[in-house]
Amino acid sequence: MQDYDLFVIGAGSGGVRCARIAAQNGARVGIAERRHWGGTCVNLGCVPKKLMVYAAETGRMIEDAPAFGWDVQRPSSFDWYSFIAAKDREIERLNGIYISMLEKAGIDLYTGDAKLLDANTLEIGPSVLAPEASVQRIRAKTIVLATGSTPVRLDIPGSELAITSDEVFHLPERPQKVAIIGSGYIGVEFAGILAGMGSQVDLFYRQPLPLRGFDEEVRTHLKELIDLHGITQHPGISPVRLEDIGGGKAVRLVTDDGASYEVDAVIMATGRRAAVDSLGLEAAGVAMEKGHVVAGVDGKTNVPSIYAIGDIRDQYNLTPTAIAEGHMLAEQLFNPQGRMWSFETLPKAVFFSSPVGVVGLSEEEAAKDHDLAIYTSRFTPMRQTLPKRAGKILMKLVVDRHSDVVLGAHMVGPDAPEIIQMLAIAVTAKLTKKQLDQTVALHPSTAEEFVTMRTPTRLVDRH
Ligand SMILES: Cc1cc2nc3c(=O)[nH]c(=O)nc-3n(C[C@H](O)[C@H](O)[C@H](O)COP(=O)(O)OP(=O)(O)OC[C@H]3O[C@@H](n4cnc5c(N)ncnc54)[C@H](O)[C@@H]3O)c2cc1C
Ligand SMILES: NC(=O)c1ccc[n+]([C@@H]2O[C@H](COP(=O)([O-])OP(=O)(O)OC[C@H]3O[C@@H](n4cnc5c(N)ncnc54)[C@H](O)[C@@H]3O)[C@@H](O)[C@H]2O)c1
Repeated sequence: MQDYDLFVIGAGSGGVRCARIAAQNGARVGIAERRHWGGTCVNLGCVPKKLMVYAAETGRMIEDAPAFGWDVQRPSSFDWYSFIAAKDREIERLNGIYISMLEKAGIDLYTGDAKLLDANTLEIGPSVLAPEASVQRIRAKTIVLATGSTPVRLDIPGSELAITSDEVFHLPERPQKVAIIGSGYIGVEFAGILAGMGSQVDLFYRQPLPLRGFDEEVRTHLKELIDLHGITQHPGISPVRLEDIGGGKAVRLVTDDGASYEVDAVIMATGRRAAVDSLGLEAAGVAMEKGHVVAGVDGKTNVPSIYAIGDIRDQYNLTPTAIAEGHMLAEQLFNPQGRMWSFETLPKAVFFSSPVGVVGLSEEEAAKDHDLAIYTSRFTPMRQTLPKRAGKILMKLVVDRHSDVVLGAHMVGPDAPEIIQMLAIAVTAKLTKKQLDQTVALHPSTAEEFVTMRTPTRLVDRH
């Protein structure tokens, strides 16, 4: 006899969805969480980050207000403490919603640190959220590993003086001067947030352009906009050590070009790794590769009773993909007629002050297999005209020249994530440029430019 049909370790984006769909389909389900219900996205990721983006954006709207006739009190100031308190209240509300949603679905909730003892047995012990919890042993026919990921710090002297995104959300005060290392999603987003709130931000990265892996033209355009947002960029520069110069309140960052910078905080935004420490993977015989659990998008590991979804697989590392994997797995196990997602045309956004939204292939990826027609448009959004705010929008379509199918859509500028989410439907449906052109524009909008780009900017032959 097993205690559960399905037991999920980790109540984040993937785990919660998997547990809920399994329970809805009649399975007896348990779930363990050691730190925060709702996981990274709700507590230390997407949600608090987006609230911070809104806070920074509000500051810019106040600056622009006089240009639209508003008499606002100036100079305005930003109260970090009251914002963080408001953000925390909202997160607490969401934690409650997650707990009640799971309970209403008839799922047993365990607060504590779970570890595998073998392929069907696990133990739940005390954790930060439940320090007094007594150890419980549980058996399950199927176990789902959904423990997510955790920030990685660079291996340099003094790296313990740096903070990561986990700590930024709870800093007692906003750093006046901050150095951010890494220009991936987190580095770029926090550069925008903190600069928008009034901090002096220095952004260090190894490559000539930020956002490695994105379309080159998008990266070039973004680099210009990062400058316009008052952030000092240090491309091609790596940190070599950090020194404490103020009893933990000030840090000196020394870089590989011999320069040094004195700041209130250094944020390492240098990637994340799967959260597998003390999970008992060896005891259960679960295979790992380069620090993450080896599993396909169907969640199957090398152990038939154990599945892995979300960041622990280190493939897509986004909330909607973790949710989709959790949902598909639950249906595959308990209702095989279920819903499928297409991961080929994954929309992505970087919530910088001028946000990036992309779906499908970059020009460089597409040119490996296709002859291309590239359509681009750069223009100043109407909202910026009266306040005379600099910074152009970039919109770009990557089209197969022979089939006319739109392979990729890219945008940098206000509302890019919202616009690209909708265009992702067209790219997923493999619509052609002609079909985009048949769509009547909605005027005046920014998005209309995606259906009014008539002439290719350039033709690119496959490499
Ligand atoms: C700063 C930041 C911003 C982000 N912004 C976005 C965004 O805008 N959009 C987006 O799509 N994605 C974003 N992400 C990524 C997104 O948060 C993750 O991809 C997503 O949360 C992964 O879901 P998951 O279910 O795999 O893991 P998680 O959400 O990390 O959940 C795993 C849970 O497992 C728990 N756990 C771990 N080990 C154990 C154990 N042994 N026992 C019990 N519980 C355990 C953890 O406490 C955690 O709650 C962001 C991430 C960060 C860090
Ligand atoms: N908007 C979103 O959807 C969103 C937001 C935040 C995070 N996320 C997810 O979380 C993941 C983690 O975010 P992240 O920004 O930490 O990772 P990332 O992989 O996007 O960026 C890591 C950065 O660290 C740099 N780096 C790595 N090793 C280094 C070294 N030794 N020296 C100097 N620089 C080094 C990389 O060059 C890169 O700039 C992302 O990949 C993404 O999937 C998504």
